[in-house]
Amino acid sequence: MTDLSAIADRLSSLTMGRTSGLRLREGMLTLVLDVTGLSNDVREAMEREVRHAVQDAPGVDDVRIAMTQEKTALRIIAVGSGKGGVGKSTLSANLAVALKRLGHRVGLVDADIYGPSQPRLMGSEGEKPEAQDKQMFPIQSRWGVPMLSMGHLVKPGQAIAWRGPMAGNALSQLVDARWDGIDTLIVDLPPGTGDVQLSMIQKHKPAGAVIVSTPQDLALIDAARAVSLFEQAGVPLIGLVENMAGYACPSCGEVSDPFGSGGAEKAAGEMGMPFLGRIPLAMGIRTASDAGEPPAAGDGAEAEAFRAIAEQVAAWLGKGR
Ligand SMILES: Nc1ncnc2c1ncn2[C@@H]1O[C@H](COP(=O)(O)OP(=O)(O)OP(=O)(O)O)[C@@H](O)[C@H]1O
Repeated sequence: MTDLSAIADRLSSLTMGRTSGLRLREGMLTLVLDVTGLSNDVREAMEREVRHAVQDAPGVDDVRIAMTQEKTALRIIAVGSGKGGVGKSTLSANLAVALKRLGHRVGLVDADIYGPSQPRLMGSEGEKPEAQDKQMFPIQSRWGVPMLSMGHLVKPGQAIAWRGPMAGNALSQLVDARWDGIDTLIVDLPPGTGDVQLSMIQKHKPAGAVIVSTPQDLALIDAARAVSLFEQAGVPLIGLVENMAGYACPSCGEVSDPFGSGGAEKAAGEMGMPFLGRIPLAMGIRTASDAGEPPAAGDGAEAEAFRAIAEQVAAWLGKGR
């Protein structure tokens, strides 16, 4: 009779305790190999070694190896806005980069199917993610933040035709990718408060949400709608960010407030959520963003503004959420 316990011991030392469930039935040897945290190359090499070690054992005609992977809990932070153009994508990219600089293991998903802009903002335009067993591998951006965007999957303009379930499935593929080594995922939601947003939130259950608004009264009314969308889905609100707050003069640096100041902070208070800070309307933010160089990766006042917001988000996460 085949000595299964001797084989089990050998496999255990070969894989440093990653094998279990060894069984032999009618010549078929089955076992489970835990590949949690291993890179693709290492897991393939390990599978080959295991197979090699057992295939000639007495009574073994065939070997079946089931690979399992412990799912590390990913905390999703959704970034939403009541309407487009308020800088939600800019904030998402820079929040991810700033959190990374604070030492967090953070990834970025661009769920804005109707106008994906993260490939441009993060300087990864034209790259295509690889996939294995229908699961995608994130693209490694230059800023240490792995990312996936609808913009990496379709030609510009193509995504716009997607509706309902098709859009939802595509978004799920991005969130359910192989985010190995990542514990926090920033998700740049599509603008607005429609069905795609709601089903995305209900399905992927973000740990918290950041709302972005510009200072105008009308934008703040839209922001309130985004807030109620998250409340409806039971997602905790991390806070409100005021973007394009005040105009920073490119020559003298002086900040003026064409839309008044303090409105967003007051609105956050009225909506019962923390105010996370303001990002000025600055030419440098737009030019760096267009060039694929997130300002949060640099030095100076703009990087500082994003870092201050990231610190508050990090503090919120640190409270065990
Ligand atoms: N603080 C800022 N200062 C200057 N320009 C900014 C600032 N924030 C965003 N922008 C610029 O405004 C434009 C819109 O920003 P962004 O794409 O981030 O908005 P959005 O809310 O994600 O829009 P949409 O939802 O329509 O994709 C971009 O050209 C961006 O570079």
